[in-house]
Amino acid sequence: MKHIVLLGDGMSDEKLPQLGNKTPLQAANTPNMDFMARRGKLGTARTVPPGFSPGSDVANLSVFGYNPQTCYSGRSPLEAASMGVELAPDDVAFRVNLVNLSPRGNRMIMQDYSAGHISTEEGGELIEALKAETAGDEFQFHPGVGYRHLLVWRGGKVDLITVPPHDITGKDILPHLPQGEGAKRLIELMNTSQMVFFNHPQYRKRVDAGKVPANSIWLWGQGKRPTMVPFRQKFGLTGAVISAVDLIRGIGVCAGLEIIKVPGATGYIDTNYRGKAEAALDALERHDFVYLHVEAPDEASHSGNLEHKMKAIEDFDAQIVGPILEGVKKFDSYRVLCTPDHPTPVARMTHTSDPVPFVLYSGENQENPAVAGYDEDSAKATSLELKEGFRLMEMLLQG
Ligand SMILES: O=C(O)[C@@H](CO)OP(=O)(O)O
Repeated sequence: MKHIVLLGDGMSDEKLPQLGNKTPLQAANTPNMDFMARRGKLGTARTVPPGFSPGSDVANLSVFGYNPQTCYSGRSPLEAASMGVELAPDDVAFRVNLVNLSPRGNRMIMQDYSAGHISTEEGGELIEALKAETAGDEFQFHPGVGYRHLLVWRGGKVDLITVPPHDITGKDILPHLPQGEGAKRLIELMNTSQMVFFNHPQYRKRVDAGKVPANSIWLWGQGKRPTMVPFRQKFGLTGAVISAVDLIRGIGVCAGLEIIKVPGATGYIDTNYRGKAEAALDALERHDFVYLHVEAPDEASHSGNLEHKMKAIEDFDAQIVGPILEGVKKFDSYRVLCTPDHPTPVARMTHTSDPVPFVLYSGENQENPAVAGYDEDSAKATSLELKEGFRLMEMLLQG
């Protein structure tokens, strides 16, 4: 039996007047996910337990079959695991976003949480410049993917209140700066980054090219190293993870799964969808479980770009779901689970904790014509509701 999760990050949404009061999933052309919905098991799952903020870290841990209430220790330690950065027991990892802040009157606004979706190469340049300016044992910066990077605070403070920058787009940053013991040190680092970045040649180059420059770092997602039972010990299967982003790869590393890096996988709307699907089918030749994650719908939603979100959903359906449904037919038996991790309503430009629509398809032929397709309403209309989202994995593995 082969099992595969097809995860469209942030894919579910809310009804929009500009879509005739339909959700993007309802309005998008998704023949493959609709095919699954009319034949397979359709339902909803609460991937974000009560009391947790709806981050992709918590939500994807649930879909991987891990209860966040027992294993979650912060987002950035998971990303550090993907980057091969060892954390000592008292080290604290922070996510470092390269962002664009803009002055408005006497306030400073979070203009762009991704600094114009800065490239990995350009992002790395700035992190290297910041490392040179802050060299020392206490704070260590590590380059990551795109705007997503890492700070390790050796022996640092973890009980701080920090805010994801994609939650405050267009807002005054002052009320959302880090708070708590150690916050002053973090704000000093952010101020240092502003000086380093403004004087870096890349700043002028990006401005002259009409691109959004990175003019600050933003620190959040802190935590200490996690302890996770290996997937094989927990579920008895080996497996592989395919994703462009360190968060998902890091969950895979902590779960003892093979990490497959696909050339051209960008974590954005221009990713190499086909390459990821082909890599997943290849991985299923040597593993019984594959987790294929696509970031694009979430990024489009955070940017408030409905056109990009619709395209990301349709590309996910045509270039991931379709080829996978075709490719798994070569195996004697299979189960395909298609789901978001959390909703990212494009009108809100950030995540919600609402349950997500999932569909589990195992090659059934019987069609249920009453099901309109794969969407939030159709999923809610079934009696299948998983209040503990981490139970989805049991359903995938046991049918
Ligand atoms: O990587 C990130 O910073 C966030 C926002 O884009 O992604 P996700 O919402 O999937 O955690």
